[in-house]
Amino acid sequence: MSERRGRGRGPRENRNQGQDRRPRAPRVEISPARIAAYDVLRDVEDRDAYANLALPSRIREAKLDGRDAALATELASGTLRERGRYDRIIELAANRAVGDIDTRTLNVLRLGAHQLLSMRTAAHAAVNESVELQRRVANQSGAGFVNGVLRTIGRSTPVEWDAKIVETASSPDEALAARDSHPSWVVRALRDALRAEGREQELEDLLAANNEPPRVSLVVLPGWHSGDAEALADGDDLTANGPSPFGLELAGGDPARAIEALGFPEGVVRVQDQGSQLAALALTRLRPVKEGERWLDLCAGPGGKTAVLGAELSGYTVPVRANEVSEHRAELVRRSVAAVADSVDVVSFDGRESDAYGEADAQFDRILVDAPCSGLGALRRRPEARWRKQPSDLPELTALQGELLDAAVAHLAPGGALAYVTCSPHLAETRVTVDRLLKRHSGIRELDAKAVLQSVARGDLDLAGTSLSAQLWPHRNGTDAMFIALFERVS
Ligand SMILES: C[S@@+](CC[C@H](N)C(=O)[O-])C[C@H]1O[C@@H](n2cnc3c(N)ncnc32)[C@H](O)[C@@H]1O
Repeated sequence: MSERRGRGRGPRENRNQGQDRRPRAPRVEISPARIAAYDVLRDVEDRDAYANLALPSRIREAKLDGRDAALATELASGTLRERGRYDRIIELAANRAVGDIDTRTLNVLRLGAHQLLSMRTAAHAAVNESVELQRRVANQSGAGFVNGVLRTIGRSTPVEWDAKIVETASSPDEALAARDSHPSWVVRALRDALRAEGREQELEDLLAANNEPPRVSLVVLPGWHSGDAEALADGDDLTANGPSPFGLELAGGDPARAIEALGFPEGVVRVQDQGSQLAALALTRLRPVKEGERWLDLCAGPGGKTAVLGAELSGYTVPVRANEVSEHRAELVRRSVAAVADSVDVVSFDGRESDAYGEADAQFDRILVDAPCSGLGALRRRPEARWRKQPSDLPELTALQGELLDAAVAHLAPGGALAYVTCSPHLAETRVTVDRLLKRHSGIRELDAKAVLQSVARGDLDLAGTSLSAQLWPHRNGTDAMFIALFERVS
């Protein structure tokens, strides 16, 4: 069944329409949730929209209630996340490269494939609604093609399709990339990072974890709650799962409602990945705070970690300077800390320039460089992100990371500590950047970030490899793949 054949039939059917007296099949209703999900796929493709912003806006526009909103979310996010796998299955079923399929039709097919392979949608409903969607958003002539491809997909089970993907792949990496829906270069980068820790065998678990939307993690800011946040868990919706002592995990439902129910002042409990919580705590807790210290958060926007730094300093007169190059994101930092930390001064400069530090010779006792990075550690959170990133993004990012670190080191006080954090496990952004930094600056030494993290974490943290830096992983630690390295100025 091919689109070309469908196209060939289309005009003839149209010409005959006036004379055809046979009763027409009743039009299939397309659920508003499916239309909203399709619109999100288009927003992401045509306008480079972020799915997490496009989704709520399309849901509002279509006035979807809770159940339909959840359906639209599952359809759009699941389809975007598994796009690579569905594209390969569509190619096998259509016997045609996806690049040769009209993009609107391709999105209709992707949505249909998701319903057939990953949701419990009845096959006839998935096929019929997809055919109708094709007529509505693309063209009548492709309806037969959509019908044929989706019927072919529905005739084999997901396991059988995965076996076909593997059989027809040109290499084991291509097979993994298509089956687990990641670009091949990302598969290679993740394998390299795991291999560096002696854990290459975890690759498939990692890819699978990247395809699971994470549970929502909350932080109860330190200073507002004594001891482990575990005491606040109800063991039901809210559990003390995860490695951060200030972290709680939400089983489901509306985070805003769960936050309100805890009854803290606004801003004290907020959504934050527990890897991010640990990264901030690694800097604040590597040694006791001394009055008179000065702290700097060099790349602070939107301010999640700044809030943890500020909250850790309640009761001290230690100022935190929070810098963020984008004025808009600096404003988000101001809002993030407004209610919870009065010691934070937010400024907006390029972290490579002396203005970011206040004065050319300003020195800080603790500096957080939570650097701009490829974000390959948060793929489970942003379903479309993996398809947007390119290996060619890396040289510019790694150069910027090195320059920000150089500037930060120049403002590190004697004995001062610096944390380098990325939400990426890519070696070019992690160990390679760290090793080059150490070569350029003989006056700093690397500290044992693994030991610091173990000392602050709730429970035992599984951290692998022999390096002093720590790499967290979604499949192993239940966090984003945050990388944390710690340094101290020795001369
Ligand atoms: C990974 S994010 C920081 C996340 C933040 N620490 C948090 O926990 O919410 C990196 C930030 O660095 C900012 N950035 C990029 N280039 C910068 C530069 N040259 N100087 C300072 N900040 C920069 C980006 O705008 C972005 O907000």
